[in-house]
Amino acid sequence: MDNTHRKLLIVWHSRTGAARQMAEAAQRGAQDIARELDAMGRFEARLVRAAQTGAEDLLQADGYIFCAPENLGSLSGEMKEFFDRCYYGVLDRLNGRPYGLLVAAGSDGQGAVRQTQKICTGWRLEQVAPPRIVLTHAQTPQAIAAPKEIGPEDRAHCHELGGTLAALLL
Ligand SMILES: Cc1cc2nc3c(=O)[nH]c(=O)nc-3n(C[C@H](O)[C@H](O)[C@H](O)COP(=O)(O)O)c2cc1C
Repeated sequence: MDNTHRKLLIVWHSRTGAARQMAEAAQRGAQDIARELDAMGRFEARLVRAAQTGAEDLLQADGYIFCAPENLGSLSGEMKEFFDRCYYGVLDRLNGRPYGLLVAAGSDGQGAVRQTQKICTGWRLEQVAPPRIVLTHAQTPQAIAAPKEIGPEDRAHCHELGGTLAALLL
C-alpha cells in the first residue's frame, strides 16, 4: 500500500478489567504487526475509552475495534451510549471501513455481539474477523463485582485480532 498514515481506533469500556485487558492486547497485537512490517512510523493504534470517544475520532480513523462487556443481555451502558451519541453524526461517512469486535461476558455474550453487529451494519462497516467473546465465568454477584484477569489464550486471540486489523490497514 502507499505511505499514508493509518489509524486503528480501539474503543473500549470495562467495569472490572476484562474488556480493558482485551483492548490492550489488541493494541499490542496491532503494534507488533506494524513493527514487523516496519511501519511504526506510519501507523497508530489508539486506545480510547468509550465515554471519551466522539464522532471526530471515528471519522479520523481507518479501522476500528470495539471492545466491551455484555450487561443484561446487551452492550454495557457506556458503550451503547457511545454508539447512540455518535451514530447519526457519522452515518454514511464510514462506509466500507474494516472493524473487529471483542466482548467480555460472564457466560454468554451473544446479545452484545448481535447488537454491535447491527449497529456496524448500519454504519456499513466491514467485519473482517469473527467476533471474539471472552468468558470470565462470573455468575454470582461477588464474582461479577470482582476484578478480572483474562487468561493467556484469550489474550492471544485479542492480540491476533489487533494484528489482523493492522495488517489490513497497512
Ligand atoms: C449489571 C451486569 C449485567 C451482566 N449481564 C451479563 C449478561 O447478560 N451476560 C453475560 O454473559 N454476562 C453478564 N455480566 C457479566 C459481565 O459481562 C462480566 O463480569 C464481564 O467480565 C464484565 O467485563 P469487564 O470485566 O470488562 O467489566 C453482567 C455483569 C453486570 C455487572
